[in-house]
Amino acid sequence: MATFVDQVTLYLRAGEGGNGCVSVKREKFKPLAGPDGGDGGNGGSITFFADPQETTLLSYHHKPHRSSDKGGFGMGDWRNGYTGQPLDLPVPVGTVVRDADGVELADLSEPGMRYVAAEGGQGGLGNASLANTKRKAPGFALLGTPGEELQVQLELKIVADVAFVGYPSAGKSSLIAAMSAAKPKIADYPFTTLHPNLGVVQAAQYRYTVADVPGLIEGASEGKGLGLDFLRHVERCSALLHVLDCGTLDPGRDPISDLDVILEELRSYPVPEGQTPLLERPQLIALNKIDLPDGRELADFVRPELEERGYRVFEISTVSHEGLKELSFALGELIERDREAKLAELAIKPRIVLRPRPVDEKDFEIRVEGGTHGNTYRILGEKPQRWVAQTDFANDEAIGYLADRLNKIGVEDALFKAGAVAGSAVIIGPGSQGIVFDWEPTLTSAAELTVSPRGTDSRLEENARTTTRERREGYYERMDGKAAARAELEREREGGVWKVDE
Ligand SMILES: Nc1nc2c(ncn2[C@@H]2O[C@H](COP(=O)(O)OP(=O)(O)OP(=O)(O)O)[C@@H](O)[C@H]2O)c(=O)[nH]1
Ligand SMILES: [Mg+2]
Repeated sequence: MATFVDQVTLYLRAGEGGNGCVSVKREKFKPLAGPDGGDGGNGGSITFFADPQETTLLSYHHKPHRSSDKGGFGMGDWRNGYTGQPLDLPVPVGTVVRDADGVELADLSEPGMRYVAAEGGQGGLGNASLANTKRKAPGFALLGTPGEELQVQLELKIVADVAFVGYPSAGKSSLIAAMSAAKPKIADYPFTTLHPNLGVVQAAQYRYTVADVPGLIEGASEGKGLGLDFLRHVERCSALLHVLDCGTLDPGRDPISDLDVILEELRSYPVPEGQTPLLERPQLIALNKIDLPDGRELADFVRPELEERGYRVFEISTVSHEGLKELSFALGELIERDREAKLAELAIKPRIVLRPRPVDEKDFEIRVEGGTHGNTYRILGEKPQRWVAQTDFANDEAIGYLADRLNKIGVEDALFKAGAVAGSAVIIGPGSQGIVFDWEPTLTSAAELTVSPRGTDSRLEENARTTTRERREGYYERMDGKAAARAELEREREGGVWKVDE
């Protein structure tokens, strides 16, 4: 029996990026012909996409750990690493993706919608890419960053291909039980069903899901009874089956007027924008309870009128199972055609891609945290954290490069403003994952900038000062040297050292 799984927790692990390569080109008469280390490839991302051909989350229930490929390492001779194969996970239309805390990340309500759930790691740049006019032969490369690793919950809001609608006690739950392996509660009193039951129907090559929507009554679309709740379940179904009761003894009712009441309710129900109004979806009619003598008679009686209105009509009995086969094939065909149409539409329509996070406006933030040995300064931000992950800490040049990058986005200035002094502990990254540094401000930092009066740039001044001073000092040194030499020469002459024999 197929179990209907509507909620599952998944563990995703996107592939890490490949490391960049450090390599130096060697030629016969040019042993050091420049850096040629290639870049590492990016890791593959993990993406969910709403696929009309999927009906359940069953496969994820069986296999909850999913990972995508990592990127390849860069190699010498400018060879870049391969890009990791992305992993596209098909989910039924109507799947909601939540994070581990239950916060909704995406609602894949339309066929073809995509959501990148776990981004692959970035490949590290090789030393060829890191070279520039100032840094002609970098002796380091960047490491690939790890891919995102996270836990998500998938939840499939009740989505059935076909919704069974009709009056209470028309036999909708009985029909589900007869067509599928589902075992809904069936009873002789109205509103037995309070939550839709789902069943998976397998009829030859067709496989689709059906739901028995709790009985509808007049005024349901205005919220009468449990009306709106019920109709919400119909919202995502692609076809409707009207189950009409031919065995009711209620004098005020007959299949045609029952149908009219239900149609009116469906017409008044406001579907969310972008969705097909309920009545524009394909509809079939099942005249139920024909095992009862009066039932068959009534069914034969109303059938022509319904057919005249353009409906395909099936006379069925959930008790004797008469007519169920034809009905299940007809529904299967209908659903199949609907899926094909949706797929074709997908091919033309640009696919909607949902991106997880908005771009960070600020590169980083600094949090001052107290500590036993003075404050520590924690730097949080996508960029600095990624840069740290890319750094090979065994390589001094790589560390220097990290410092340059941090400096460029103003980390030093910000640290200085936050009160950090030389030797302060600086942590980049959250919690215990953070990497701890001793801060050593470089000379070009704002440390000098902020202490000098507005409008001046102490770096320029200092440069100028050093050069003039240097020049002057050099001059004096030279002059003094000359004077001293002259004085000495004089003394020597006086002492008769330089007396020349004539
Ligand atoms: N004789 C006969 N009785 C049927 C048939 N189908 C359903 N019934 C009976 O009708 C009653 C109501 O059936 P349900 O399947 O619970 O009806 P429902 O449409 O799900 O009703 P709600 O859940 O209240 O909306 C039960 O007593 C069933 O045994 C049928 O084909 N023949
Ligand atoms: Mg029911």
